[in-house]
Amino acid sequence: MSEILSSAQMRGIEQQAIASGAVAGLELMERAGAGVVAQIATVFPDLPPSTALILCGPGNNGGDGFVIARLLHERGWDIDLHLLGDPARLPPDARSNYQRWAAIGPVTPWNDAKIEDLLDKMASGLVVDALFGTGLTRPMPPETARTWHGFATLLHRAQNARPQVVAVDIPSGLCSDSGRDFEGAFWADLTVSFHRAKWGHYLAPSGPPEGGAARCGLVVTVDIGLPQAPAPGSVQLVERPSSFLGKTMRAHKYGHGHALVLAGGAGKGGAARLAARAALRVGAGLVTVAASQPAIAEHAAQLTAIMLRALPDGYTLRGMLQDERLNALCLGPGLGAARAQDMVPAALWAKRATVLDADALTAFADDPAPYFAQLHDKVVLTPHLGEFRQLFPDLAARLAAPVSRGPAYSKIEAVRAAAARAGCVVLLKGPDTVIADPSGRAALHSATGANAAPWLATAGSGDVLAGLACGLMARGHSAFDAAANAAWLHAAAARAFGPGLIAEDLPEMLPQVFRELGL
Ligand SMILES: NC(=O)C1=CN([C@@H]2O[C@H](COP(=O)(O)OP(=O)(O)OC[C@H]3O[C@@H](n4cnc5c(N)ncnc54)[C@H](OP(=O)(O)O)[C@@H]3O)[C@@H](O)[C@H]2O)[C@@H](O)CC1
Ligand SMILES: Nc1ncnc2c1ncn2[C@@H]1O[C@H](COP(=O)(O)OP(=O)(O)O)[C@@H](O)[C@H]1O
Ligand SMILES: [K+]
Repeated sequence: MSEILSSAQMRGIEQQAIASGAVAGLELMERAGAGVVAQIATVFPDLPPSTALILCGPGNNGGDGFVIARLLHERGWDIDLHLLGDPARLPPDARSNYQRWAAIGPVTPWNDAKIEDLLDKMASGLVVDALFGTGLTRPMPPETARTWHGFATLLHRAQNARPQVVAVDIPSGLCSDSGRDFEGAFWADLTVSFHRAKWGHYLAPSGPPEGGAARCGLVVTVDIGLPQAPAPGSVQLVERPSSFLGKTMRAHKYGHGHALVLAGGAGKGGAARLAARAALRVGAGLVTVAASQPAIAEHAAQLTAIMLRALPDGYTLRGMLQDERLNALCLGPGLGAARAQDMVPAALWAKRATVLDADALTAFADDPAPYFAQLHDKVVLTPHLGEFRQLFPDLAARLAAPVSRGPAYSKIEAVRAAAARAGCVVLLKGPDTVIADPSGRAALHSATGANAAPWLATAGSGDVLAGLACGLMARGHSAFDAAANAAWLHAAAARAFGPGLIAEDLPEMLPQVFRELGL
């Protein structure tokens, strides 16, 4: 896992390093610009020097642009540099680099019509977007957004005859905390960020307009010599499973836990069976499906390694949970609202590791306060956005509100607030899956860019995710780790299968995913 930062955290780290005398702002800017130029050479090794259109803004992002212009010029590029704003009002480090560049080549004052014309004619080379970075807190000037929109449309049409677009720190117009588009944000083939990636690089607010991850292209982070100590309250990007997933020679099946997946009525058992299969494949030692009596025959015809019990009501569940070996529970997939209302309090009473999904979330949406009061630190809630909206309508409304000023409210803040209110781990699903616990610990799993897993948008894939988290908790993972690892395994399984994926395929891809992890 690596850490990702908010703009305020990044500013704090920079300011502290500069104030302590460890490094000068000008030095940071030089390393930032050099980092971008080095990444251009690495990511586009076959791109010969030609014309680089460099768009500089009025703040330090523009300052990076002047450094990039100078360094690309040294490498033989023709630079066509345009500055939005008054050079006299540039912040000091940016002004120094403006002056260094102005001694080498011209600075053209910003003119949207002219830039639009230039962009229209560019069939190769580079466009460097150094207009706005982490300091942007309001929409770009509307003409600039319009100019870019015209160019972006053109580029999409001319895939093979167009320049490469490189964003400095973040595509201009994006909120680096939320990934929201302030309006008319740029997009890039390559985004080079500094020190750490920002939340907005990986969050994927759904459109229109699409934000963050959809606009950044390849995100690369370069070291600019800032202290490496983790920032307080930073968010972890889930890049690999964080806990041991193998099985050791000495452990027997009970050493890997016994997961209990509750199912609902007759004809509604598929979702619970998907969850149970996922729990078994992820390595739980034993998995039992507990169904209502009328559904037993149906399950019996479908289940083999998974055991089956009849479970009429919550009272019986309390009795069943006297068996301490049943150490992780999954309630929700296909459970039905009435059965959820009966079973969930009984499950929570037992204080076991518990995943609550689907009906075990929505059945309590009318009056969530007493439900939240029963939740505890071994519980994971796994809502999609619609279920989240039902349980946390105010937080969902803040997320959906139109954005005019930044930093905009982000999915990370919403899930942190939800976890604090619910008193348990909350995993909010999506191409950007955010996990948080009540202490504010948070992680983001991004199924975007090279990690995209769009075939997960298929009925039942959420049931598999719930089963994975339950199976991992049966194996001893904490609620937070189980949620984060489940999100990673879920997307890895989807990518391993590829197009045509349906939910049943996901558990069956785990052996391949585990082999690739070296288990
Ligand atoms: N600090 C460091 O050590 C390092 C920083 N680095 C770099 O600095 C970047 C952050 O720089 P930043 O904080 O100066 O803000 P930036 O993203 O350039 O934009 C803010 C500017 O835009 C202006 N503005 C906003 N909206 C506007 C509008 N609609 N129309 C017109 N103007 C508008 C806004 O004006 P104001 O709000 O003040 O009126 C302000 O001037 C960061 O992303 C990284 O690239 C690296 O060099 C590494 C070392
Ligand atoms: N476009 C997508 N990219 C990545 N993951 C996705 C995408 N669409 C859905 N998912 C994932 O698929 C799962 C769908 O869960 P859910 O909406 O509960 O579906 P269901 O109720 O049918 O099981 C979630 O884990 C979600 O993160
Ligand atoms: K930028």
